[in-house]
Amino acid sequence: MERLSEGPVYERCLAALDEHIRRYFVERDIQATLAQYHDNAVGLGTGRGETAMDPASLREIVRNDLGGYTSSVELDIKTRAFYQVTPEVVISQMLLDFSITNNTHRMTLRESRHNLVWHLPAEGDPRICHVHVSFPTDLHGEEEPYPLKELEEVSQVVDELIHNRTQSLTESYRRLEQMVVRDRLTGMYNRVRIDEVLEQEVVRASRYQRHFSVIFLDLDHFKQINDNHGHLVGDKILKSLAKHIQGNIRETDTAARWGGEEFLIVLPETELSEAVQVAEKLRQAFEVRPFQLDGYEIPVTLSMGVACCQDGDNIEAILTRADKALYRAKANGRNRTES
Ligand SMILES: Nc1nc2c(ncn2[C@@H]2O[C@H](COP(=O)(O)OP(=O)(O)OP(=O)(O)O)[C@@H](O)[C@H]2O)c(=O)[nH]1
Repeated sequence: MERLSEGPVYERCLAALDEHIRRYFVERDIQATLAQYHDNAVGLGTGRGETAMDPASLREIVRNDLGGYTSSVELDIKTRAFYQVTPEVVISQMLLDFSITNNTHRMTLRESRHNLVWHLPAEGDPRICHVHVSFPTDLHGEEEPYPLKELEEVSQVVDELIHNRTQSLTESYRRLEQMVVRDRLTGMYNRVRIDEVLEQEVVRASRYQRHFSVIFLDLDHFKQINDNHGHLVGDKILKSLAKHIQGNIRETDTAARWGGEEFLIVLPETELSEAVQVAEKLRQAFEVRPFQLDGYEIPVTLSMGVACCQDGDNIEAILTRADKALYRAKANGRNRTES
């Protein structure tokens, strides 16, 4: 048996083997692959103990193999050799690694041996008359020419890991967001978030000539409440006020703790008169609902300053007007709304 490394027979067999690789591993074309087989081709696959002692069985194995995994198989051919047995018979030997993939994962099987016995007719292309394939597939179950089940299981594990990781990242992001944009005591937005909302509204107002309003809202005589009942009671009142505000504004409105006992509400698409109504509703509802503490009531009232954006307003201008209105509400006796 002579090893071939050049010459017309070598070239002919090399071309035939390349064609076989293309049809079988790349295109996974059953008919085109079978067309390369000699009518009497038989074979065996040692990896799975498969034998095809008659041509029909070999063709059946090829059909199952190509039909079972229809995507291209990626090959890394390590060695390739041709041996001439007789003038009409050549054996090709290949040692290769091949990889299969599904949507999420890739698996490589190493050291698969493919030996083919080729018949070289006087005319026409070489035909395969004997196949000896050693797939490393006996590890992967009797019925599987490729380790699809194992790949599927690995993919599921990876999917689960990704899912869990995404969930924990989402949770971390949520906690981080809480820390950055929320006030710790009341859970309301803080200045960071309300500043963003104000910026958006100012841009929208100037671009689309839309109006929005703001309400500054401040607890009256809160220092006294703290002094008389303690800081913890003060905290509870702030929390209850936060709840009161959140429960009485629209979903499209944004409320935030501006600082201390002062809150800011931004009301998109709202004219001054409408914003004053909202402020009054909040103020009156709070006034008639004194804070309950251990069986007795602490009357708590609110002062409000309302302003509506005007042409050319920037954030500072509108907040200054609302703040001045709030100052007037305090100066005019508290528990009232000014605009
Ligand atoms: N309990 C509690 N008190 C706070 C908090 N933040 C600010 N305060 C208190 O709120 C009080 C605000 O006092 P002032 O600015 O004098 O206002 P005020 O007593 O409400 O008086 P007017 O606004 O003029 O009606 C201070 O005593 C602060 O210590 C807080 O998170 N918790």
